Amino acid sequence: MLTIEPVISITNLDHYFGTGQLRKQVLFDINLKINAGEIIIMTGPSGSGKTTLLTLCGGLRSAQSGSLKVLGTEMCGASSRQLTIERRHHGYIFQAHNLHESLTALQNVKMGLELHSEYSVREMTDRSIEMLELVGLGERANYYPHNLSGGQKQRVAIARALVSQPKILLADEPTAALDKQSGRDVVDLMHNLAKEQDCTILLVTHDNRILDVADRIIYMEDGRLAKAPDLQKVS
Ligand SMILES: Nc1ncnc2c1ncn2[C@@H]1O[C@H](COP(=O)(O)OP(=O)(O)OP(=O)(O)O)[C@@H](O)[C@H]1O
Repeated sequence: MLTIEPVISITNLDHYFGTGQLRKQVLFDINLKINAGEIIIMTGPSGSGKTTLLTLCGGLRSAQSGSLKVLGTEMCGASSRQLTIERRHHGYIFQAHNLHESLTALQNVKMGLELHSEYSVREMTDRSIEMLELVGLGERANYYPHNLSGGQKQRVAIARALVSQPKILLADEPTAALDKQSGRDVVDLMHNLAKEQDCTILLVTHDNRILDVADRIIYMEDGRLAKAPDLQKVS
């Protein structure tokens, strides 16, 4: 029988910041499996370790203890070269859109393909325009970020994150800087595009208004996965 490997598989993961007397444990015995195409929302109090877990899954820092397999690759003890290679399979969206102010929307989206040498310059442009059309900004391809609203900038960031059709999309507070409607639009867009591309989403948020897009909600408290009885869908 064919067994499908989880996209992210975490076993007994601990994490520490600092060294010597300042060493502090921030993640405790995390065990979690995330399957292809799942939309996972991670929520919980400030300082509970959500961003730390997200950045470990994304290869933005190296995992130290336990096992963290992402797309079949063990990230625990991985070299920085390996992490760089792994990061090419991921899209990232942060609270601040992190667009380059000196580049147009189209040029910003193209940056999402720069590490993918399989595309010609022409293909990069065509795919980026297509992606901007999908996020409803085809008409604004040549606008600079300062001429776009907060929601539009975040939509450009989504286009940039998904243009390379990553297997995993990691999002840290993507709606925090947006008003209610723009936040909703951005999350719906991420949800629809990721489902079309069969992309797995791991999203950290404090925004209770967007919890309904999740297939599964993970609640963190004091560096551990915990049950949250007041949330509708608890893993
Ligand atoms: N680079 C770092 N060096 C030392 N300690 C850190 C570092 N990053 C985070 N921490 C600590 O690790 C713990 C978890 O932080 P983390 O940012 O993962 O929590 P969080 O749940 O994402 O919080 P928030 O919701 O406020 O973003 C906190 O106690 C934080 O102070």
